[in-house]
Amino acid sequence: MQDFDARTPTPAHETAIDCLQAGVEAVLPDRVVRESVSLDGDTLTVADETYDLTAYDRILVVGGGKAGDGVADALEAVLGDRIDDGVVVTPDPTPSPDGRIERLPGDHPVPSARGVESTRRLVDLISDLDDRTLVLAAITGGASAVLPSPAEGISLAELQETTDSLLESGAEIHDLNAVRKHVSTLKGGGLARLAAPATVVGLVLSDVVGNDLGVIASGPTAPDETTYDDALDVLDRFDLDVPKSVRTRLARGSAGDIPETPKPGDSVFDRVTNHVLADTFTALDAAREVAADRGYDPLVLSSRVRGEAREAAKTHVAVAEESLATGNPISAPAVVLSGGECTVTVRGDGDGGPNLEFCLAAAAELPEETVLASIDSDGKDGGTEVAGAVVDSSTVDAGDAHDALARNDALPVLREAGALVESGATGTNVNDLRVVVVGEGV
Ligand SMILES: O=C(O)C(=O)CO
Repeated sequence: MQDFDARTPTPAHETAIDCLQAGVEAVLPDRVVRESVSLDGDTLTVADETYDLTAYDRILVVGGGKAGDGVADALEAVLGDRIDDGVVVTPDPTPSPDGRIERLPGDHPVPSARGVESTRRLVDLISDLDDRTLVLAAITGGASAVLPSPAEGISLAELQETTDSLLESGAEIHDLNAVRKHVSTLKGGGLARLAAPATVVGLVLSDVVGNDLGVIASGPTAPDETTYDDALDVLDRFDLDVPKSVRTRLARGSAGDIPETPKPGDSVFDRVTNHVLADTFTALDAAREVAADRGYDPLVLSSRVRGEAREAAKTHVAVAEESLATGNPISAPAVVLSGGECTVTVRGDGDGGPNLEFCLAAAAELPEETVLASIDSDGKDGGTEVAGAVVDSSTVDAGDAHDALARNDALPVLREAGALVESGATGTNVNDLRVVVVGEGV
């Protein structure tokens, strides 16, 4: 992973960036997998579970998402020639060092034709397996788009249009994926259903607040708690205009004309285990250590912050103000950390993402002696090519900030201010990470 490139004019800016860097490094898939997966003779250990490899004739590695490549690299390093075959689909596939796991391209945030083609190869590999096959499945954020497998009767163009509408609606990921799971064959337990009766072990990097296995990557290896009715409800609640084929499929599913996704207790999950190997808290914990090493009192506010980005920003400003005024919930000098997934309801046609909007909204109100940084751990905020920004009370004029927010155009203002944090794709994906450095020494 490249280092974060950002302007760090004061030690507080530097602390903010170092906390973020450490947070992302702690959730790089190579590190996470090597810490949780090991092989001793014929015994494979994944987290606290062991698998006797003599029970299997074949070991396959499949899956994808933004951290898919790193998981595949690490599995090749741990398992070597015990892996028989594999297909992993990621946005920027790198050739496999030893060619055991095929790396194929897919796209994010909107699914692409090449992603559909790559996913077809994965589906072919896991169709028709027997109970002497072990499937290791890399389940990482972004796979809902990267690994597209449109359901019968839905074209790629219709899936793309539906994805666009969902992304612009401001809907949270649970709602978004309730729809995606019902217009796809691989999501909502579909991978587990296809692979049965093989044993499936999900290696999960969570980018979903609360680690709901049915939501991360739209839950290819997890029971689906949502229904066609829930998906229709999302379309209604967000007043979404989706292609007729999508609405027809959901209505037919709701009427019982199309089978539901597999639910909890379904026998397709009898041989499925999912392990969450890392999440946002893993990253915050590493960031907390850096803050403490630098002499700050660190506080993890929450790894589950969500809601409209500009509103969540005000809450973080309020926490900084309280810390400076009364020493609550922590006395300055302090580092307040949070994570989660904020959303943006798009009303303008500017450039930005949740973290950039978060930073811009915060910058307009931050007290002096406070530095705030917010990034998407995958290195690309929303549809932009930048991770996020680092701001203080002098970064922008409040009026300019409000104008830009009204157009959803945070990126140019923050670029002009020299406030961007850039890293390129980090090769991992948990949630958004935020650092507020408050008080003395800033
Ligand atoms: O659904 C996805 O792909 C997400 O990014 C959430 O895991």
